[in-house]
Amino acid sequence: MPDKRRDVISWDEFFMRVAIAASLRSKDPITQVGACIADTNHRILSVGYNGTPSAINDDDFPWGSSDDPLRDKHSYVVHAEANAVLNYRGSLKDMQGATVYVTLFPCHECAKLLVQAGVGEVVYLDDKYEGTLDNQISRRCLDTCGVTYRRVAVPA
Ligand SMILES: Nc1nc(=O)n([C@H]2C[C@H](O)[C@@H](COP(=O)(O)O)O2)cc1CO
Ligand SMILES: [Zn+2]
Repeated sequence: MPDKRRDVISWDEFFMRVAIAASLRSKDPITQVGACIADTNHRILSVGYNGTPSAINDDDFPWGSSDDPLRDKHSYVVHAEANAVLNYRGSLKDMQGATVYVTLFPCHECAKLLVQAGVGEVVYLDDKYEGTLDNQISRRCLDTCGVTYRRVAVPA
Protein backbone atom coordinates (compact mmCIF):
# COMPACT_ATOMS: atom_id res chain seq x y z
CA MET A 1 0.00 0.00 0.00
CA PRO A 2 1.68 3.28 -1.08
CA ASP A 3 1.94 6.03 1.51
CA LYS A 4 0.09 9.26 0.72
CA ARG A 5 1.94 12.14 -0.95
CA ARG A 6 3.28 14.54 1.67
CA ASP A 7 5.19 17.09 -0.37
CA VAL A 8 2.08 18.89 -1.62
CA ILE A 9 2.14 22.68 -1.93
CA SER A 10 0.85 24.72 1.00
CA TRP A 11 -2.45 26.61 0.96
CA ASP A 12 -0.45 29.85 0.82
CA GLU A 13 1.42 28.72 -2.25
CA PHE A 14 -1.71 27.35 -3.88
CA PHE A 15 -3.76 30.54 -3.48
CA MET A 16 -0.85 32.77 -4.43
CA ARG A 17 -0.31 30.74 -7.59
CA VAL A 18 -3.99 31.29 -8.42
CA ALA A 19 -3.43 35.04 -7.91
CA ILE A 20 -0.35 34.88 -10.15
CA ALA A 21 -2.38 33.04 -12.81
CA ALA A 22 -5.04 35.78 -12.66
CA SER A 23 -2.35 38.45 -13.10
CA LEU A 24 -1.44 36.86 -16.44
CA ARG A 25 -4.79 38.14 -17.79
CA SER A 26 -3.87 41.78 -17.12
CA LYS A 27 -3.37 44.02 -20.15
CA ASP A 28 -1.29 46.51 -18.17
CA PRO A 29 2.07 46.58 -19.99
CA ILE A 30 4.02 47.55 -16.86
CA THR A 31 2.33 46.06 -13.80
CA GLN A 32 0.19 42.95 -13.83
CA VAL A 33 -1.57 42.30 -10.52
CA GLY A 34 -3.69 39.30 -9.53
CA ALA A 35 -5.79 38.63 -6.45
CA CYS A 36 -7.47 35.53 -5.04
CA ILE A 37 -9.85 35.59 -2.08
CA ALA A 38 -10.02 32.41 0.01
CA ASP A 39 -12.44 31.93 2.89
CA THR A 40 -11.61 30.52 6.31
CA ASN A 41 -12.38 27.00 4.99
CA HIS A 42 -9.80 27.26 2.21
CA ARG A 43 -12.42 27.74 -0.45
CA ILE A 44 -11.76 30.19 -3.27
CA LEU A 45 -14.47 32.85 -3.32
CA SER A 46 -13.21 34.98 -6.15
CA VAL A 47 -10.31 36.11 -8.30
CA GLY A 48 -9.49 39.34 -10.10
CA TYR A 49 -6.80 41.23 -11.94
CA ASN A 50 -6.18 44.87 -12.81
CA GLY A 51 -8.14 45.96 -15.84
CA THR A 52 -10.26 48.72 -17.28
CA PRO A 53 -13.96 48.99 -16.40
CA SER A 54 -16.24 46.39 -18.01
CA ALA A 55 -13.43 45.06 -20.20
CA ILE A 56 -15.73 45.03 -23.23
CA ASN A 57 -13.08 46.86 -25.19
CA ASP A 58 -10.00 47.74 -23.22
CA ASP A 59 -8.56 49.53 -26.25
CA ASP A 60 -10.90 52.43 -25.37
CA PHE A 61 -8.71 53.36 -22.41
CA PRO A 62 -5.05 54.42 -22.23
CA TRP A 63 -2.48 51.92 -20.97
CA GLY A 64 0.35 54.40 -20.45
CA SER A 65 1.16 56.86 -17.69
CA SER A 66 0.68 60.58 -18.34
CA ASP A 67 0.72 63.89 -16.49
CA ASP A 68 -2.71 64.42 -18.03
CA PRO A 69 -5.15 62.43 -15.87
CA LEU A 70 -7.42 61.95 -18.90
CA ARG A 71 -4.63 60.05 -20.64
CA ASP A 72 -3.30 58.22 -17.60
CA LYS A 73 -4.06 54.51 -17.07
CA HIS A 74 -4.24 55.05 -13.31
CA SER A 75 -7.41 57.11 -13.78
CA TYR A 76 -9.27 54.17 -15.30
CA VAL A 77 -7.85 50.86 -14.09
CA VAL A 78 -9.84 48.87 -11.55
CA HIS A 79 -7.37 47.25 -9.19
CA ALA A 80 -7.06 43.49 -8.89
CA GLU A 81 -8.27 43.42 -5.27
CA ALA A 82 -11.30 45.57 -6.09
CA ASN A 83 -12.16 43.32 -9.03
CA ALA A 84 -11.81 40.24 -6.84
CA VAL A 85 -14.29 41.68 -4.31
CA LEU A 86 -16.67 42.85 -7.05
CA ASN A 87 -16.47 39.57 -8.98
CA TYR A 88 -17.89 37.65 -6.02
CA ARG A 89 -21.49 36.71 -6.71
CA GLY A 90 -22.37 35.42 -3.24
CA SER A 91 -23.13 37.17 0.01
CA LEU A 92 -20.47 39.45 1.45
CA LYS A 93 -21.09 37.61 4.72
CA ASP A 94 -18.97 34.81 3.23
CA MET A 95 -16.02 37.19 3.07
CA GLN A 96 -15.85 37.73 6.83
CA GLY A 97 -12.34 36.84 7.96
CA ALA A 98 -11.30 35.78 4.48
CA THR A 99 -7.73 36.03 3.21
CA VAL A 100 -6.85 38.03 0.13
CA TYR A 101 -3.81 36.76 -1.76
CA VAL A 102 -2.49 39.54 -3.93
CA THR A 103 0.68 39.79 -5.99
CA LEU A 104 1.23 43.45 -4.99
CA PHE A 105 0.56 45.10 -1.62
CA PRO A 106 -2.84 46.86 -1.71
CA CYS A 107 -3.07 50.61 -2.29
CA HIS A 108 -4.93 52.67 0.29
CA GLU A 109 -8.17 52.67 -1.70
CA CYS A 110 -8.17 48.88 -1.92
CA ALA A 111 -7.19 48.63 1.74
CA LYS A 112 -10.37 50.53 2.67
CA LEU A 113 -12.43 48.36 0.35
CA LEU A 114 -11.02 45.13 1.76
CA VAL A 115 -11.70 46.30 5.32
CA GLN A 116 -15.30 47.13 4.43
CA ALA A 117 -15.74 43.76 2.72
CA GLY A 118 -14.80 42.04 5.99
CA VAL A 119 -11.47 40.62 4.89
CA GLY A 120 -9.29 39.56 7.83
CA GLU A 121 -5.89 39.03 6.28
CA VAL A 122 -3.81 40.16 3.32
CA VAL A 123 -1.04 37.95 1.97
CA TYR A 124 1.17 39.59 -0.63
CA LEU A 125 4.11 38.77 -2.86
CA ASP A 126 5.66 42.10 -3.81
CA ASP A 127 5.64 45.57 -2.24
CA LYS A 128 7.25 47.81 -4.85
CA TYR A 129 5.64 50.94 -3.38
CA GLU A 130 6.86 50.27 0.16
CA GLY A 131 7.50 53.49 2.06
CA THR A 132 5.39 55.71 -0.20
CA LEU A 133 2.66 57.85 1.32
CA ASP A 134 -0.01 55.67 -0.26
CA ASN A 135 1.61 52.58 1.22
CA GLN A 136 1.77 54.17 4.68
CA ILE A 137 -1.90 55.12 4.54
CA SER A 138 -2.76 51.61 3.44
CA ARG A 139 -0.84 50.06 6.35
CA ARG A 140 -2.38 52.48 8.83
CA CYS A 141 -5.84 51.60 7.56
CA LEU A 142 -5.20 47.85 7.80
CA ASP A 143 -3.48 48.15 11.21
CA THR A 144 -6.22 50.31 12.69
CA CYS A 145 -8.96 48.03 11.43
CA GLY A 146 -7.29 44.84 12.62
CA VAL A 147 -6.53 43.37 9.21
CA THR A 148 -3.24 41.50 9.39
CA TYR A 149 -0.81 41.24 6.50
CA ARG A 150 2.23 39.16 5.73
CA ARG A 151 4.55 38.59 2.81
CA VAL A 152 5.13 35.19 1.25
CA ALA A 153 7.55 33.97 -1.36
CA VAL A 154 6.60 31.47 -4.03
CA PRO A 155 9.27 29.14 -5.42
CA ALA A 156 10.12 29.78 -9.08
N1 LIG B 1 -2.25 46.63 -5.24
C1 LIG B 1 -2.39 47.07 -6.51
N2 LIG B 1 -3.30 46.46 -7.31
C2 LIG B 1 -3.43 46.83 -8.61
O1 LIG B 1 -4.23 46.26 -9.34
N3 LIG B 1 -2.62 47.85 -9.10
C3 LIG B 1 -2.66 48.17 -10.54
C4 LIG B 1 -3.04 49.55 -10.98
C5 LIG B 1 -2.20 49.74 -12.23
O2 LIG B 1 -2.80 49.03 -13.33
C6 LIG B 1 -0.90 49.06 -11.86
C7 LIG B 1 0.09 49.94 -11.13
O3 LIG B 1 0.62 50.91 -11.99
P1 LIG B 1 2.20 51.15 -12.16
O4 LIG B 1 2.90 50.61 -10.94
O5 LIG B 1 2.60 50.39 -13.40
O6 LIG B 1 2.31 52.64 -12.32
O7 LIG B 1 -1.30 48.00 -11.00
C8 LIG B 1 -1.74 48.50 -8.32
C9 LIG B 1 -1.58 48.14 -7.02
C10 LIG B 1 -0.58 48.86 -6.16
O8 LIG B 1 -1.02 49.19 -4.93
ZN1 LIG C 1 -5.74 49.34 -5.15
